[in-house]
Amino acid sequence: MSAPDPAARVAELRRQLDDASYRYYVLDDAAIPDAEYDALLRELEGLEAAHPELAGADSPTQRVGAPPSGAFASVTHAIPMLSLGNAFSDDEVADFVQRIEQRLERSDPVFSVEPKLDGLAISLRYEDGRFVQGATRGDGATGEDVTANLRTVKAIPLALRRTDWPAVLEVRGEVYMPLAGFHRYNERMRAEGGKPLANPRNGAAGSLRQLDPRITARRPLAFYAYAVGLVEGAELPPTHSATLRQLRDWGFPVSAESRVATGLAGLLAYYRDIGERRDRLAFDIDGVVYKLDDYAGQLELGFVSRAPRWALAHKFPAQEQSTVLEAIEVNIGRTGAATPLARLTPVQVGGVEVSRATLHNADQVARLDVRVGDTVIVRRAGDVIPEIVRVVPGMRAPDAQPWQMPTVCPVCGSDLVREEGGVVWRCSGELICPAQRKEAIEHFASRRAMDIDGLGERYVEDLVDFGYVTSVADLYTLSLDDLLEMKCRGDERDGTTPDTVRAGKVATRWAENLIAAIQGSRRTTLARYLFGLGIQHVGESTAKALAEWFGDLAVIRRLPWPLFKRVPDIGSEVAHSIGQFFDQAGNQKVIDELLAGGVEITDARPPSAQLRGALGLADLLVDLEIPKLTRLRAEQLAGVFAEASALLDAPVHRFIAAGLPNDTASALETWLEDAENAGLLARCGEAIATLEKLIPEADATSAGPLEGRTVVLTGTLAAMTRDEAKSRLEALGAKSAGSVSKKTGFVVAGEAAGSKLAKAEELGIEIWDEAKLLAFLGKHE
Ligand SMILES: NC(=O)c1ccc[n+]([C@@H]2O[C@H](COP(=O)([O-])OP(=O)(O)OC[C@H]3O[C@@H](n4cnc5c(N)ncnc54)[C@H](O)[C@@H]3O)[C@@H](O)[C@H]2O)c1
Ligand SMILES: [Zn+2]
Repeated sequence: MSAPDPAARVAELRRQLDDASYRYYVLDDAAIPDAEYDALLRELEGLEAAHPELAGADSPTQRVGAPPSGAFASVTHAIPMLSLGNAFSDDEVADFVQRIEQRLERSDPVFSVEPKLDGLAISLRYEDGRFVQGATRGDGATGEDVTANLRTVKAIPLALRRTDWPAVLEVRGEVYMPLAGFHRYNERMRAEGGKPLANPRNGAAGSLRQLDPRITARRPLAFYAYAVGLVEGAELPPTHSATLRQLRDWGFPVSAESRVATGLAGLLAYYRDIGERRDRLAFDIDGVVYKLDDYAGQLELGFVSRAPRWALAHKFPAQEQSTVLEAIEVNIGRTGAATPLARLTPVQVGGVEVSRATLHNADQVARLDVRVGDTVIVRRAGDVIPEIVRVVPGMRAPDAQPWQMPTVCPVCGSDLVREEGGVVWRCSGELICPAQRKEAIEHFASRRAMDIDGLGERYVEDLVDFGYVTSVADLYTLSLDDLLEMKCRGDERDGTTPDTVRAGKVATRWAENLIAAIQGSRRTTLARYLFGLGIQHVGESTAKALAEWFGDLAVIRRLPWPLFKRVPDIGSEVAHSIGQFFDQAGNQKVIDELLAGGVEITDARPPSAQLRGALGLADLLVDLEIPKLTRLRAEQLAGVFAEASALLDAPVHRFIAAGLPNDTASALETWLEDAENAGLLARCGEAIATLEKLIPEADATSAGPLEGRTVVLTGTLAAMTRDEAKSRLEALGAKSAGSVSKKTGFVVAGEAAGSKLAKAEELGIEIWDEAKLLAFLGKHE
């Protein structure tokens, strides 16, 4: 094996670094983490030092940033914008201080010390106190003119305060994105399915280099000043720290964390102090900057190729690192939300070992296209959970598969269901899922549900953690002894063991009260009970509506989801989630246990008579969301087929005979061929038959004032939905139809009624406006 060839390695490093710089500075889309870039750069510096013949002016070690992209006009900096030498260890800082002491022949020099915010360096030019031009650093000599974008950053003054400003003033500083704004922006993007920002530095650089200033204006950018460039027509103070105060007086934000520090000890103390507070700062910092404070000393020290000798960036451990994604797991939260979680080969990030990171949601996994085995960049900043920000390109195994959300909850095995129209997946085992247990019990006991006074969050925690309760049903088997024992264990764990007679009495009173509250909750109303079950999307008013329409838990728990849509205010999403809840055997088992435990619903009654008119086949077919089957077609079918089950084995030509166009008929046939659909339709048919038997017969003596009349509703009503009006009219004996014909008894025309109203007028059919409808309904209440 031949020894590694330094010239080849140097060439390879330069290629890699140039490529990375281009992506980082020009595309604002870094491929590798900064820490890796820094390591490569150090390796190159080492090789160039050992082999001076390999060094060259075009090496990345000699250059600042990258040339402008050409998308903006270029700006030549009157005074170049340089980079900073950097240090990763205390020893390197000691060398820096020592070099300065030797060159200046003085000990314990004074430094201005500042946080190093991670954003984008810019230069702002003011003429006669007005902001005239702003530019990026670019390659240090030439930057990009981003004046229009900078004008949208509120922290940048457009005119200077006071009047003692120089005729020309260049201010240098960093545009950055504060963490709060960054997180808010990303949360919104994730909820809307948009593209989140990889990190705040990327957010700042990408936002500022937008071609449309309106986009920049919408991004939460901030600015702080840390230096001056060209100054004409005035003297600056003799030190950097005094200049910062001057800048603040002129109206520029200057970091409140800036200090003055003396000698090596002062620098390191400052570094430690901010380092400890790094996670709590409102912005990302990647280190601190030490600058010799007096300008005379700065001038004497001068520059090396790309950085001043009088300044140093002392870096903190990097907040982004690359590692391998070993697996994607799914975490179920307290409310049942499923979050994909990355298991990683452990890696140090920001000084902490990280082996897990969030992937937020299934959409995010798809957007990043992260796959098991990929090399990924993980980011940990502040007290936020570490997250995967991107996949490192070009390192994927050829057989890596795209990831998919599992179909069942990894904790309880219930179905995982996607919220309609949302990015969230949930476990539908609300009552049995151990992950959701505490939330379920707290909700069940809450005041507007079963109202168990005294069962607060803390006791729910203890009951579950110590194993006294695994589901809401277990509450009804708790004994006084159980509660006393639990309280003892809780006190012991908290280190408070007041073993006195008085404490014993207090505990006994507490336990007795809680038992009494649990007993008292046994008799409840159906609405409270349904609300207490904690079905996703079922709030108090939906629970009330369900109770009012269906009357009895025994009925509700057996209904297939489409029938829940018969309740006027329940839409598809809610109907689905109620159906999914009752489809889980585990949830049903807990309901059985509650009944066995003596929970009694005091207001059970037959289904509402309003339901009678709402159980037609046409409505059901519409609710089933069968492709191509419009309401009109559904009504045609319902006119021929008496009930749902008759559709099940009907050959397609019978659908055509019923008046369906060929494509609709075959879409229906295809839908019915799916066993799950056929099963659902059959269940719906049976449920309708059962409901019809349960609904009390209308009083035989009064056959309903609208008996024998057909009504067509059209347009929009103000006081109620059309569905609601329809079911109320049907409760009074009317039959409803979807289109106007000679057989129509009367038409209810709301706001913006169209062709149906015209047809009714043409046929001379009786027309009711909303006022007449309301008057009629009022009279027959
Ligand atoms: N990931 C990648 O692919 C990639 C590629 C290129 C560069 N980088 C990263 O970019 C950085 C190198 O860029 P650099 O040459 O600008 O060096 P630098 O960012 O380490 O230091 C110089 C910059 O610090 C900033 N700064 C912040 N606070 C300051 C203060 N108080 N006083 C003075 N300056 C302050 C200024 O923008 C200045 O231009 C490294 O962190 C490197 O990892 C990453
Ligand atoms: Zn679950």
